[in-house]
Amino acid sequence: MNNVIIVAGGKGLRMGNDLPKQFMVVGGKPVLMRTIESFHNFDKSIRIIIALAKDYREHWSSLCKGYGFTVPHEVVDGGETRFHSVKNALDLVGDGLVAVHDAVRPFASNELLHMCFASVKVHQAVIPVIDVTDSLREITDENESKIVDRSKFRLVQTPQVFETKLLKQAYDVEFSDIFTDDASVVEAFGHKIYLVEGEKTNIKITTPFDLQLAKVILN
Ligand SMILES: Nc1ccn([C@@H]2O[C@H](COP(=O)(O)OP(=O)(O)OP(=O)(O)O)[C@@H](O)[C@H]2O)c(=O)n1
Ligand SMILES: C[C@](O)(CO)[C@H](O)COP(=O)(O)O
Repeated sequence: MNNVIIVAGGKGLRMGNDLPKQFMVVGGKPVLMRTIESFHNFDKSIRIIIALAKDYREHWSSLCKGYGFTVPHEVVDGGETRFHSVKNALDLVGDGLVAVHDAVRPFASNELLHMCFASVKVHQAVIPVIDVTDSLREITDENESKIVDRSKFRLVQTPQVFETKLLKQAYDVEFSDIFTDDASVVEAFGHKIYLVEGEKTNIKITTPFDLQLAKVILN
């Protein structure tokens, strides 16, 4: 069975808006609804689990009523960090495959989801990445930096897709600051991460500029 954990428990501090960005409306619909729909359109039987901060459960229910949103999903409490939100949701995930996806990445295409879920059957742990197209420098000291070989780096996206058993084992660990995504947790557990080609349009809506970009992507 396919499962997806959509992490929507953040506060959106970098967006600087009172309402967290996952509830903001882009092209006539809240971002989180777009994200849920992308997985439902990919697989009508996928189990969708949303990690939401307790304070926003009621807000989400009223949004669903207001927009007549009926895609089936379950809600768990968000945690202190993204790692903790995933950990809470994992309790509900059944056997098979599980994707973890940022609520604020509403534009992952059907093709990308197909590729990630197909590759994971072979590689157990799959993430989408894109090339770095600017020059890249490493900050070495205050006012000091040096050029690095950009061909050795990739920008990491979600969905990050795993065999459920592997992800659950990997997440049975204390939180560490190096855990910025699910691949970092699985890698620390000792499993290799397989990379597939991501999409430039699969942006993470993080700042007000990204909201403008989202509107351009929709047009
Ligand atoms: N405690 C947290 C923190 C983040 N997230 C989710 O993880 C995803 C990626 O995080 P990010 O873009 O950093 O979102 P925020 O934490 O909300 O943003 P900021 O860091 O600007 O506050 C988002 O969908 C966010 O809702 C989560 O589920 N639980
Ligand atoms: C998971 C992620 O989107 C992969 O690029 C990213 O690590 C999330 O980082 P954030 O600081 O929590 O937005």
